Amino acid sequence: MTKKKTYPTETYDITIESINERGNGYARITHPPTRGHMGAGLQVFVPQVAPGDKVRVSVPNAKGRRRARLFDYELLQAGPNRDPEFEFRPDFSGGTPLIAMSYKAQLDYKQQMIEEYLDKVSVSSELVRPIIGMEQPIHYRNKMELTFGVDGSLGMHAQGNYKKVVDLKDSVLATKDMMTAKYIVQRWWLDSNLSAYNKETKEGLLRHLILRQSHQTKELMVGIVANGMPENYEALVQDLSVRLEAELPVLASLLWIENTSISERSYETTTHIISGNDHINEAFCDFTFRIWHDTFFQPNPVQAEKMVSIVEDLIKDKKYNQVVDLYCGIGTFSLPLAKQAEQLTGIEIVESSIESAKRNAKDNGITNAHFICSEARRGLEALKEQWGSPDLLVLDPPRSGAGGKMMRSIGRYQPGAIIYISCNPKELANDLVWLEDFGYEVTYVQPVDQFPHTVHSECIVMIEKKAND
Ligand SMILES: C[S@@+](CC[C@H](N)C(=O)[O-])C[C@H]1O[C@@H](n2cnc3c(N)ncnc32)[C@H](O)[C@@H]1O
Repeated sequence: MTKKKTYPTETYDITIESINERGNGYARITHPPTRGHMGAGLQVFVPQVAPGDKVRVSVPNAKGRRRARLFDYELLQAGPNRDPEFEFRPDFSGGTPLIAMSYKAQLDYKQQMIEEYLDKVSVSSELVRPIIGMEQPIHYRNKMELTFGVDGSLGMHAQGNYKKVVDLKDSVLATKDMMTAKYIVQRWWLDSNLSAYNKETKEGLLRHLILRQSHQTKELMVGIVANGMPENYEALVQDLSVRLEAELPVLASLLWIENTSISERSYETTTHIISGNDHINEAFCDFTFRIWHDTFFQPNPVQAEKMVSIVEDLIKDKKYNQVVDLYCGIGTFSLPLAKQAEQLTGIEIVESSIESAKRNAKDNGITNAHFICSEARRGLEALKEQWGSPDLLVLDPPRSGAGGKMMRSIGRYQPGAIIYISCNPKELANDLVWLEDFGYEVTYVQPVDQFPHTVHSECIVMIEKKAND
């Protein structure tokens, strides 16, 4: 019999100094330990805390280390940045790392992080306007993607552990209808004895549950992503459909999405409509949008409308001949931008998003917008052949940023002005560096909190030609 290893544990009382990029509280132990030999200099990272919280941490085997592994912790005294309503949750999924902080403290944390990243690339904090938060920062997400866990859980991966799925019991992010759908699907799954897909063995059936809900029309999409089709498919999905329809009159699209590839993010899926449409309809700004299960749509429509109106304000008194919307998705920014343009070209890599953008333009009577399905840099290079420098280039890249090659290509293209919409201030800063050599400077930064309770934030950045260039 192997004996379980036990480590000596030291206990320290600490005060959380700050929150790191992953949303964990940071403290450095500055006083002697309660039982012995460690002490000053040891760094600890603690989840679900706010700056100023006093916490007792247990740290195993920390001798000789600079960074402690956290064994256990308890809150001794709440600090001024803690949300007084929040209670510690042992089933924490990691989807909302800032949840213990008051909303004001979350906004301050994001503002400071954005200013620090931009300061590193010489963008003065004086150009950064105060972050725009939400009045009601809960149940704001219009899309949730949950994982079927092999132990019957249906939820998100545990923080730092991609093998473990934490059952989603109560969500501050999902809408109430999404949570109702989650419970119905979970009950149906367990009643039907269907297996969950195991990423390691590549066996098992059910992979993900996609939930999407329109903010304005309330239409709900439920999509089961599976590694194939079960033998008794018809009876199973009929049962699921009856259960969902009995409780959710807003159900507008019920889908079975086959993904038999190894990749979780495969574009080669086959969609079977169980009931309703293959898309839901959203009313957004003055437009209507069709949203399919795999199309990117801004996840927080309340804040996304504010972002569109910020962009509209930046361009409102101008008339542009040619506008490029890079990484255009389904045209969320393209449609309002087209109102100020003679011609607009949207470029996007996902074919279904481009089809959707074309259809959205048509549905909304917009005739001067054209959409190209292409990798962004290739699409831009092809456009250069047709157009001279455009008056305005808007880019809204994924979280990984646009990258140096893309930014240099934009710089060489010499658009009259650039609006960069970013969901990652670190990558934004890395990307902005490249434009300086091409004669551009940042003139305005507006942060928007698109993702309350998470570490993410959005920025709209105006970049113009330097006056002497
Ligand atoms: C942050 S989203 C923005 C979408 C759109 N602007 C909107 O507001 O809905 C980024 C988009 O870039 C697309 N994308 C990702 N990598 C790309 C690439 N290399 N080339 C072109 N588009 C890409 C994604 O499919 C996604 O639609």
